[in-house]
Amino acid sequence: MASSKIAEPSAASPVDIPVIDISARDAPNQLLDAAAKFGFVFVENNEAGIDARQISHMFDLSRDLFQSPTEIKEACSINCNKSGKNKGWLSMHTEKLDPATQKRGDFKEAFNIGEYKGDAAQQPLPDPLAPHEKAIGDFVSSCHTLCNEILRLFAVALEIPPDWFTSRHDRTKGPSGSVIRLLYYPTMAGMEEVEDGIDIRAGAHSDYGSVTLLFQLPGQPGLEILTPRGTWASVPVDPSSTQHAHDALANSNGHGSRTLPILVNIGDLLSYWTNNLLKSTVHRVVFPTDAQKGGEDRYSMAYFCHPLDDAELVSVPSKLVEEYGAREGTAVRHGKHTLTARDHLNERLAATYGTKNRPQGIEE
Ligand SMILES: O=C(O)CCC(=O)C(=O)O
Ligand SMILES: [Fe+2]
Repeated sequence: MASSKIAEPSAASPVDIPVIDISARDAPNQLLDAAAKFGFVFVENNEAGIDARQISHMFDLSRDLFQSPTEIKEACSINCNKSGKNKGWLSMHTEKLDPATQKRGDFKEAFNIGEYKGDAAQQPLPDPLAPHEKAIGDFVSSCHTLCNEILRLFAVALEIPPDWFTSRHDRTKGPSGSVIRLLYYPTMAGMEEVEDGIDIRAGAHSDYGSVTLLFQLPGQPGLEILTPRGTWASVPVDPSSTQHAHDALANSNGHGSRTLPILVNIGDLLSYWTNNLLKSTVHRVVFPTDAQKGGEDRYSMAYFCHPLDDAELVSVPSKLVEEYGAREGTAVRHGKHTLTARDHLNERLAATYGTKNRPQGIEE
């Protein structure tokens, strides 16, 4: 991953990320173009997407969870043995997404829910979530189905068998590191002093898996991407508004009930699989200027879709990928030992949680 300087509070100008209807005939090429140029794309949330009521319900659960007393969340901490690896609650500053640059950990709380078996989570869920275990599982399934459709369209665009990626993301065939993550970035009102230009809500990073779905709420901006020129550009919550987030708030009831498009980004594995033709773009979450004076909480949710643990990380058999790798010098050179998705995820998690130096290898 390209590390980067922690930046000043956001004065970044918005980036024009394309909005695509994945049920359109030309969707494969449009997706490929956006992924190759930005690494990010908005997907219209129409009948090919995810029920807006499911999304809204998940945000309600997230709010209930993060507003619960600490003891309730602590009982399902990521550090407790019952939760299992990379699952459970992360308290403020637990994660440091850009360890090379950050002094303090991210100014956020998170709750990671890993794969289900049937309708059952494989980890303890705290009180606000436990009665909704099945609904959460259904939401995860909807997310996974959408990711698989996006992966199928990428395969079509890359002229490989349409199931090349999806067969490696088939949840009936084995476990994977896929996770739904609820995120909460509290307002700065009443919080300890934030050091301007040093502290950050989520440090610069690229995602580890194949694709990520990101759900945001109107009026709660903060996401930025690193452009090829090395500058930061803000990602709107609602791409239909020319001025981002605050306009979006005016157009909605502020409760996420308008069906916003879903933000999709490419993770390191899909980038690696495609010789970097698909970009795993570095991004971060900053304090909006007004959050530093109090501002708003930000809630978001990310579904990190990962290949099956045993999937081997070899380049996809696509002429387009091969030619791109040869032209750009990005072709993956394989050593004696082919990495699996499991090896890669374990290395990345060890780096993020500070138990190991950043791994060499699959970095941009
Ligand atoms: O909260 C967000 O908008 C982004 C979160 C993110 O990038 C991540 O958790 O990987
Ligand atoms: Fe991310």
